[in-house]
Amino acid sequence: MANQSEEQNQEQQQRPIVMVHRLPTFSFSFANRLKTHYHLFDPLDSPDLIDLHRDSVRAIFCVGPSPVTSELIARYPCLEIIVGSSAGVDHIDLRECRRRGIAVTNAGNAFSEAAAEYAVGLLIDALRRVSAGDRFVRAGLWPKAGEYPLGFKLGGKRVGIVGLGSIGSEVANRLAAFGCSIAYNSRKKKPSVPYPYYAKVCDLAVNSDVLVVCCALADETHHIINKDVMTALGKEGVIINVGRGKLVDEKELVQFLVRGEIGGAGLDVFENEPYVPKELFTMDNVVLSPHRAVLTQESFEAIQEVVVANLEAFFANKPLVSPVQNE
Ligand SMILES: O=CC(=O)O
Repeated sequence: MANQSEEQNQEQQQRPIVMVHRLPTFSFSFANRLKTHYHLFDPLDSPDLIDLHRDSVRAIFCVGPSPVTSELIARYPCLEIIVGSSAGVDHIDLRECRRRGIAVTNAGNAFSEAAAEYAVGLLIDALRRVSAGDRFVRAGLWPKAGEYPLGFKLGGKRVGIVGLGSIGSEVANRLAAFGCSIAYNSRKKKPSVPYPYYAKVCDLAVNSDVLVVCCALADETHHIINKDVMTALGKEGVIINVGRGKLVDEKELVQFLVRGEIGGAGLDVFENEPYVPKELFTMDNVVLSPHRAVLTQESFEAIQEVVVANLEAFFANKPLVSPVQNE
């Protein structure tokens, strides 16, 4: 017996250590799967072990949007990779990773379809007032108030996509099938894309009825949807955000909605999550969602495969599956 547990101990020692930077909802079955290959170590469970493992940690698995700050990175002098499990990596100090030559991976395409269909769902809801109609029926107002106000049709709308990456492209495919015309803004024009390109978001907004925001959050995209863009979009315009809260100047958006200077919004993300400006709670032209766009049973399974594949590739010295370009 003693021998067996010694063997087990040795075997455990030989597994590469992977530091888990976690959320409370981290899946146990996935953790167990990872534990068969790696010595998973969560500093929240055992902070006293941080010093012991300091010089042997080469990989961090970052669950969800837990911040990976330069202070956290500095704890591990031998760190070579941060394996992320989200599409956006704005919670990771990319500048520090660049400085130290630490690779970063993200969710790759694991979440793209889920996020895109959610964006379409928010748009249909904002235009046709599905959630608002639901509230109307549940509140028992139908027999009393009779007619419910008209919404707007999706087909034929001019949709401007801000950020035509893998999520934006999936949004474009879906909305084109609904009969919308598509145009886009992104850092660079994409030669293989048939849709009109606008280098300036304001120009895209002038020529759109709807803006769907799905770009990555970075210094250059912070408040990319600002007062000027909202003015350019106009009174009937609708803003859908499945990217990050800070892509939109939320204070301005609230003011535009309060003054009726914009038509509506569908928001899965907010500047100060989980807090949402209370002015939005009573607006039937606004759909609110608790940052769930990317999460489905299927996408949750897909992300596990991406994480495993990136860890395996790293420890086998093979090319990573979903590296983040960090230049
Ligand atoms: O918002 C979710 C993600 O970035 O994966």
